[in-house]
Amino acid sequence: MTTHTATSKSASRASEFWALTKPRVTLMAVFCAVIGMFLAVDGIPDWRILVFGTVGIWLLTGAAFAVNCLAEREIDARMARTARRPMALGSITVTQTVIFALVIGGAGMWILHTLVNPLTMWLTFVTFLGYAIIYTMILKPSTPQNIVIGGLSGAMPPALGWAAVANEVPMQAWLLVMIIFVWTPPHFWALALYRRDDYAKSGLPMLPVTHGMQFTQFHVWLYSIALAATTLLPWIVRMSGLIYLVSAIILNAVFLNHAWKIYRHYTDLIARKAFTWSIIYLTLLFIALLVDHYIKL
Ligand code: HEM
Ligand SMILES: CC(C)=CCC/C(C)=C/CC/C(C)=C/COP(=O)(O)OP(=O)(O)O
Repeated sequence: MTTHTATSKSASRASEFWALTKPRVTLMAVFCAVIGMFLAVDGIPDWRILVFGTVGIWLLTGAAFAVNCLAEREIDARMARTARRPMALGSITVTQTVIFALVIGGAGMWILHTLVNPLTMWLTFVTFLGYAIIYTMILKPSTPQNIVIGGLSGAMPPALGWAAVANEVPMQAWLLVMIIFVWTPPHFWALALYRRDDYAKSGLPMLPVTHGMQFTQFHVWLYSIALAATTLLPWIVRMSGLIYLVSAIILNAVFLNHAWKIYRHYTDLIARKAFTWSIIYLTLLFIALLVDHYIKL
């Protein structure tokens, strides 16, 4: 009985630390990094780089989110969506989070430096600082353009994966970064539109709160057009072929349809669906890049 209780206590502790790393967003970032790894070579990348690169980037991304949960614990406690995070609830202490972030972040840096390459470690570390310090602590509380500028760190994973395999970051990798960079504003503002009351309570200067719904809806539409154009670049520079092109056109048609509805026929349900679609869209677009890389039509 006692052993049972002890086991379930440590399992729930572990799940709290797991939650600190915002696991689903981390998974998506790591997924984009892994696609970057595959696109960096013609054949299959060295399995050691695949494994250690993935683990290292995963750990540093998790550490970045843990620092974010620490810095924002009071804000998180004010919003319905985030109020159940362990730091907002106070079920994990500040010291525990600092140690956790140091341990997993340090392990990630060590793995990337010794088992992958120093370039990947430094790029991932700069990305960590960009998200955990520049975005979370400086931009997010001070400007509604926070996510546009801060989105650059979220967009970095494909470049990190590419660097792990090729030990350089060529133009093709930066194209993938640009795609995520332009995708981020409609992704986030769709959510911020239907969660505007939460953001108003949080005190964060998010666009629907500072500039109103109509202005934000219009910007979702504008960025979605820019996104459709940006996603054509891999085909234009001959990095990707027909499979990618056709997939991108279909995915963009659906994205633009969501964005148009947000702009002209707004309801919270439409914004909610657009947000969900933004995640499916990015996943499928990156899968299309991967498939196209190996099957040339
Ligand atoms: C500054 C940039 C970004 C901001 C402000 C942002 C914001 C958010 C927020 C607030 C959520 C939570 C939605 C909810 O709880 O209902 C979310 C979910 C998500 N975001 Fe982003 N995001 C950004 C960039 C990214 C990037 C670059 C990726 C992928 C690489 C990404 C992938 C995801 C995924 C997969 C989810 C769903 C997570 C879940 O279901 O819990 N986001 N995003
Ligand atoms: C080291 C490394 C690769 C870091 C990259 C981190 C990364 C993928 C950042 C993406 C940005 C993101 C998900 C912000 C979430 O917004 P938020 O934190 O404002 O969301 P919240 O309102 O849920 O707290």
